[in-house]
Amino acid sequence: MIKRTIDSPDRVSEKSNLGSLDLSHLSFERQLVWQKELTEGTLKRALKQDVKVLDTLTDNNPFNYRNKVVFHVLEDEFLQLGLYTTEPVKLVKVDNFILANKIVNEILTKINKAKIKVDPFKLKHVVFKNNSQNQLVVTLVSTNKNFLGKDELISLLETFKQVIGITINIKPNDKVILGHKSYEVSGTSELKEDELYITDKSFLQVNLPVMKMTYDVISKNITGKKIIDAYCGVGSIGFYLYKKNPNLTIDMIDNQVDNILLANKTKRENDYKSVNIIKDNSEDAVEGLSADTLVLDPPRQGLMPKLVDTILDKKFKEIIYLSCDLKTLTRDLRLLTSTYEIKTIQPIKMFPQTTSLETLVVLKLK
Ligand SMILES: C[S@@+](CC[C@H](N)C(=O)[O-])C[C@H]1O[C@@H](n2cnc3c(N)ncnc32)[C@H](O)[C@@H]1O
Repeated sequence: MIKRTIDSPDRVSEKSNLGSLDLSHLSFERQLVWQKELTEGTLKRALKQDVKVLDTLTDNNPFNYRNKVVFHVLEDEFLQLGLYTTEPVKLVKVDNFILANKIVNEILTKINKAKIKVDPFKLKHVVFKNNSQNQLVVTLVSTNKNFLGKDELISLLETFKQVIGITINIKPNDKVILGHKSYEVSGTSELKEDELYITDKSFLQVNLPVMKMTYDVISKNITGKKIIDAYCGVGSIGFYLYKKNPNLTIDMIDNQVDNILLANKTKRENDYKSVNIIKDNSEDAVEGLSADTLVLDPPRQGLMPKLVDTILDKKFKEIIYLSCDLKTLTRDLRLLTSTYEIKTIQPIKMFPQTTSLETLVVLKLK
């Protein structure tokens, strides 16, 4: 058993037992250094070459940055929302979550006090999503469209002017948080972030200021005119690049129909003529496209072997790879560096107080 005897000068508190705050005992300055050193050490070892890693990109805002929070319903007669601890894994009530938006915390406190009778085997989660203007869409995730406490909870949420919409999402099984089916029960199910449309099911980075800083770095590193934005989601990277430079031609690819519909809506409304939106797997679509710059933002699993082969074959002028998983990024870089050389490695503090890592790598054709 390991016992703590002397505290590190970088320790700022006891370690939180909430799984979502697993680095909050470390000072924020040290969290930035930790991320840089971990990225550098991991890539150096795996790639067997000296890699230069930039200082971690940050907006210096360590709290209340999340624009999406999923709270879970405790097994209780009255509605109580909380989060999971680690060791032991346990669901505990939370009235103020230090990473959530301030309005979300106000609503959370009110819900937990309201004594709304609920069936915790039907209503499982309450998801809050907000945009930069502090408008919120709240999603009630339930095994059934109807559940005890539904009307009372909706009425409570409607008292907050910031809540512009409420949806009910049907949870099909315990393996996923959200299912495919959502119903609008109040206001709108669509939230707008700048020109982008998002719904309860779409992906958007959870830290909007740092997301925009990251996209500025991507934009500055692009030298080509013809771009592929693979794994585009609702188009957050592609549209951002296009707005910065309307001379670009961009092919965006995502395999989720909902994302494609929302991306098309943004394209139509803004008349983004030179943006082409493709619903397909990136590993299939990239084969048939040509571009100077390939932007990649895959899910945790990283790139499929077929896409790696295509990238090696196609010899793009440059690749910009945004990753949320250092392990799969490392695996993919080991393969890509046979043909491409690493220009910059930029760690990004997208998730302060946590050990989750976001990394941006710029590669050039050798
Ligand atoms: C990490 S998200 C990035 C989304 C977007 N770039 C953003 O930042 O908002 C990954 C996206 O890849 C999509 N996706 C997952 N597997 C895919 C595949 N094989 N081909 C194309 N898109 C895929 C998901 O639907 C999701 O929108």
